[in-house]
Amino acid sequence: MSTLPALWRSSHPGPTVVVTVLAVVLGVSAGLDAARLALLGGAVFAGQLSVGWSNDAIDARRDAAVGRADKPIARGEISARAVGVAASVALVVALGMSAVLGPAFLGVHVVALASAWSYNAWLKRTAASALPFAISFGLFPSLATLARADPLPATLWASAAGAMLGVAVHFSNVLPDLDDDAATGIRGLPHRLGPRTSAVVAFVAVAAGAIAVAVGSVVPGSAGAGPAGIAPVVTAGLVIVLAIATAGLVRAVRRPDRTVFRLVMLAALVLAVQLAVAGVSVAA
Ligand SMILES: CC(C)=CCC/C(C)=C/CC/C(C)=C/COP(=O)(O)OP(=O)(O)O
Repeated sequence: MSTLPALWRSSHPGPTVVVTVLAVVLGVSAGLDAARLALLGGAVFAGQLSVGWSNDAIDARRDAAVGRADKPIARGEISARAVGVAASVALVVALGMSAVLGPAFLGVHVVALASAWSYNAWLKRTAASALPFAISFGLFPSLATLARADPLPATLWASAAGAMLGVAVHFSNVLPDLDDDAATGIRGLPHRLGPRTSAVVAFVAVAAGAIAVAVGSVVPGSAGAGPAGIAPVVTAGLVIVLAIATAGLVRAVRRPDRTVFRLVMLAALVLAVQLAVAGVSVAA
């Protein structure tokens, strides 16, 4: 049966898995117990599935028009209707699991998901295309801290880093699709700026996110400051992220493609691991 593999490939599986792992890592950092960690991971995973599936269902006609080989709907492996139904079911599951974690978590996850769905349905075609990424990923660290029994928003530093990462993900993700998007009338902010400028924006954003986390978790007296001993760990993470960003910039100037997107995702993972290993609470 090929429906399930097609459905999985239609969900944007790479970003879905990476964002879920990031949520769980931040949840560990925020001190969640096993039950809350499982609920956080499940809610974020279902939410990401709903965002990925709704994106492909909404884009189905455009993807078919340009013969997107990476899109199961455009390849005729699954119908847009089936993927749309899966998106709705996943959204209901995400909201149900979020409700168990409490009203604050539910409210913030609703805003993050509404922002992501608004990108799929409308904003991706406009100059404000980066805004939903900044909003959803800016709220993302707070999902981990609001899942606690004593819910708290994330620190300003963690939220700023999340927003920067979101912007970086957007600017790198569209790079390989610029020609296809131009053919179907999609003109988001990266399309207006062009591939090289977009790649530069992506890596400047990811580096700024790394610096925000490092400063926020090390500077004495800042809301996210941890014990002095964490400084070397945080600094090492920052150096790794900056090295990945530099490699990405070199690659982007030569050929801004999907490898650039993967390097940004790698940098995002290093940041999250850096937080968890350092034991820095991202709660305000
Ligand atoms: C925390 C949280 C809810 C975060 C999600 C934020 C967000 C805006 C996600 C959108 C992800 C997505 C499906 C991008 C594909 O865009 P595309 O259509 O430009 O690319 P494609 O043509 O390759 O599918």
